[in-house]
Amino acid sequence: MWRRVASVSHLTFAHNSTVNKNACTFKCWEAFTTEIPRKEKTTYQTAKTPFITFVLGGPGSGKGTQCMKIVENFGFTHLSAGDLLRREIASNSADGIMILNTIKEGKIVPSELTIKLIQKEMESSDNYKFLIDGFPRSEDNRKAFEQIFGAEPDNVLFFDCPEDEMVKRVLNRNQGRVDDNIDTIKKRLKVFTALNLPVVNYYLEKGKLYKINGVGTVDEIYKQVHPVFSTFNFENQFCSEVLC
Ligand SMILES: Nc1ncnc2c1ncn2[C@@H]1O[C@H](COP(=O)(O)OP(=O)(O)OP(=O)(O)O)[C@@H](O)[C@H]1O
Ligand SMILES: O=c1ccn([C@@H]2O[C@H](COP(=O)(O)O)[C@@H](O)[C@H]2O)c(=O)[nH]1
Ligand SMILES: [Mg+2]
Repeated sequence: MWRRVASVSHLTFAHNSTVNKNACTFKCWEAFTTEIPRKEKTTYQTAKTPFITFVLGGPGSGKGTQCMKIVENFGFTHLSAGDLLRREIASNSADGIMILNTIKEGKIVPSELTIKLIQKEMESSDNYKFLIDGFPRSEDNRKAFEQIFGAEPDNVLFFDCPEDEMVKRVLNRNQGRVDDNIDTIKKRLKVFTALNLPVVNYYLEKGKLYKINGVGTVDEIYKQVHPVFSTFNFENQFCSEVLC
């Protein structure tokens, strides 16, 4: 049982943020066909503010696996920062080689680049609930996200898993990832401890962190995850702004 029941924050992007107007593409259309004085029929567009969950944890801690279950149960859109970067490599984009070398070294891609990819996905989505998996990786990532989006995540999941278990899982993953080898894993673990754990602690201090024991079967772990979302009333995620 969780001791703290999280409340739904009315997260709104900063007004001077480049994403602000587009953020309101997270919308649902409601047609009110009942009679309204002086207007035969009025259509209101009400916007839903994005609900953002950061999903953190070391390499192989099970972030992607648990995200799939959250998607199935709560209708989130899953944005894995690592997948978005790998897609950039595969598309032979101008940044592809730099991203590939960074991933091979287990280092962190410049914040602006990763955020641009995340932002593009969010803006082109009809959904308003997002799991951002494997980001922010560092305090620099976190601060850049908050500055660009003008917003903080609604909540943060942290999958806490011992290193030996993470190494075992990554080495058994067999998805052909260039960073799933023992040399890169050691580097990723060092980067995780040095740069990602401070982000975890930041959200712990802010009271936004849900620490999940990442050891056990997928279903046992998901039993801890489910209540985090079932306490939220997503239907309350409306903007007060009426757009038209
Ligand atoms: N609870 C579990 N028990 C055993 N194996 C698991 C468990 N959860 C996930 N796995 C397996 O471990 C591997 C890593 O899981 P997953 O890809 O979800 O981790 P991740 O945190 O997203 O890792 P990365 O940060 O490297 O992307 C996968 O092969 C997955 O099937
Ligand atoms: O925000 C991010 C996310 C990922 N990276 C790089 O990608 C790899 C793989 O990420 P996974 O989350 O394990 O799929 C990671 O080791 C980093 O090199 C990043 O730079 N920034
Ligand atoms: Mg993953």
